[in-house]
Amino acid sequence: MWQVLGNAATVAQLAGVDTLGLVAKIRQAARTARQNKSDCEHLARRVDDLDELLALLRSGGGGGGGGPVEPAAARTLAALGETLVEAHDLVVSCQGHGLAYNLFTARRSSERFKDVERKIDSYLQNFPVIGLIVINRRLDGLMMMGGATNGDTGGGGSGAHRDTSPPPPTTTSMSADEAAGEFTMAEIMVATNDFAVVLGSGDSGTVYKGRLHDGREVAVKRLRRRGAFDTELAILSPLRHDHIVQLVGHCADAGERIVVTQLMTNGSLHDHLHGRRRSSPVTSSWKARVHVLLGAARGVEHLHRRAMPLVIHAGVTSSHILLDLDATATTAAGASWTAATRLTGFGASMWRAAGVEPQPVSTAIAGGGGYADPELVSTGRIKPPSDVYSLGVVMLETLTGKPAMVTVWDERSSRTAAMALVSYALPSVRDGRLVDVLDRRPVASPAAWQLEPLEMVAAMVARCLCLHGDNRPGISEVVVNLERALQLICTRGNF
Ligand SMILES: Nc1ncnc2c1ncn2[C@@H]1O[C@H](COP(=O)(O)OP(=O)(O)OP(=O)(O)O)[C@@H](O)[C@H]1O
Repeated sequence: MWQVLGNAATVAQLAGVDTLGLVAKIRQAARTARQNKSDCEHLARRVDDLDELLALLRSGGGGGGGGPVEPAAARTLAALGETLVEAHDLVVSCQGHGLAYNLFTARRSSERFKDVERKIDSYLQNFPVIGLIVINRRLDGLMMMGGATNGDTGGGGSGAHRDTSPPPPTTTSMSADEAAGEFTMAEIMVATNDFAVVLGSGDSGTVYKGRLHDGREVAVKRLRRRGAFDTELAILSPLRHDHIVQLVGHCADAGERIVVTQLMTNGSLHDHLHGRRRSSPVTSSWKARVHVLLGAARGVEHLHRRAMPLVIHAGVTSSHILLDLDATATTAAGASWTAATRLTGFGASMWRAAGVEPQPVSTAIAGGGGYADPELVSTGRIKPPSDVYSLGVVMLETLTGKPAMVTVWDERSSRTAAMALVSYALPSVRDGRLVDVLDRRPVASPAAWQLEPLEMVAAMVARCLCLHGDNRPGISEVVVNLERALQLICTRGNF
C-alpha cells in the first residue's frame, strides 16, 4: 500500500515549506497581532501541538529529513505545509488593521480560524498512525544497516527463566536487495508460468507457485478483493520475523491485486494433519508437531508483543501455518528433519495500539470454521486473546489429529452433523482424559512418560479455550508451555 517514494522526495520537499520555521513565525506573529488576538494565540498553541509530529516526520525520513517518506506520510506533509502557510497568512492578516477592517471581516476571520484549526486537529488525530509508519521505516533502516538477526531456528528452548519483557524486534537477515518490490503483470505471468501451479486457496484468493528472474521461489497470491490486498500488504510490509511469512513484493497492474511472499515448500499444517501429505514428520512425530506449534506461537507472540505496530492476526488457523520441512537429512540416529514454521493469512489482520479498547469488527472477521473466539462473536470486539483462542483450537487439532469442524453421527436425526472440535474434544481434555481423543498416528499406544508433555500442552489448550478472553493465558505463556513440552519430548527420546 505504501511503497517508498523516490529518493528525491524528502520531508522538506514534500511539505513544500520550511515547516519548523513557519511554526516559529506563527508564534511570533500571534504575539504581535492587533486584531483577533485571542484567536491568533489559540491558533499558535494548536500549531505548537504539531511540533512533535513535525519533528518525528523529519527524523523518520532519515538523515536529518533527507530520506524517503512513505506515501501516507508524504500526503500528510504536503497538506500540512499548505495548512501552515494558511495559518501564517491568517495570523499576519490580523496585524495593524483599523476598526473598519475589523467590522468588515470579523465574521469571515472567525470562520477561517475555525477551518484552519479543524485541519490541524485532523493531523493530530492521524498522528499515532503516521508516527507508527515513520517509526517502522526508521527501524527498517536500522535493521538494514545492522543486518540484525535474532530469529528462532527451532528446537527446544531453555524453558527456564524466560524474560517476559518485550525484547527488541526479531528479524530475519534481509539484505537491501531483498526489500519488497513492485512487479508488473507481465513479470508475474512469467514468474508463475501463466498461473500454472496452484499452491492453495482461501477466503481472499488463490495462491500460485512462482520463480522470480533472480531465481527466488515465491508464492503469488491473486486476491479477489481490493480490501484484503491493502490490508495484507500494509500489515506484512513492516513485519520481519522467522515465524511470519516474508513479503517479497506486490503487483497492482492491469486491474490485478497480487501479493508475493516467500515460498513455503511444504504447504500448511492443515495439509499435514488432515490432507494430502499423510507421510510427513508432522504426521508421524509429536516432536515435529509441538515444534510447529511453538513456531506458530512465537509468530503470534511477535505480533502481540513486539511488532511495530502491534498486530492482531484475526485468522489463526492450521491453513495459515505454513511449513518448510527438510526430511531428507539423515543423522547417525537415523532419518531426521528440520522444520521452519511461518504464519500467513493476514487478510483480516489489524493494527492495535497498546492500551486501547478492543476494536469493533464485522462479524465476517470474527472468523468461522471452528476457530472463532466465542467472546468475539458475541461482542463483535476483537482483542489479542481472540488469537490465543484460535491458536488453542489449532493446538487441539494438532493433539487430536482432527479438523476444527468434525463430522459426528447425530442419533436424533439419524444423520451425520458438523460439530466444532472444541465441543467434541474439550470435555475429555478438561476431564484429564486426553488419551480418549489423542491422535494415535505418532505413537500407537503412548506410555505415561510420553503422555506427560502432551498433557502439559492439553492443559494449556483448556486455558486458551476459556470462554472469557481475560481468563486465557497471554501468548508468551503459551510459548513457554510449548518450549517446556518440546524440551521434555527431546530429553525423552524424540518421539
Ligand atoms: N507463502 C506460501 N507458500 C506456500 N503455500 C502458500 C503460501 N501462502 C499461501 N499458501 C497456500 O495457499 C493457501 C491459502 O493461502 P492464504 O492462507 O494466504 O489465503 P487466505 O486463506 O485467502 O488468506 P486470508 O485469510 O489472508 O484471506 C494456504 O493454506 C497454503 O496452502
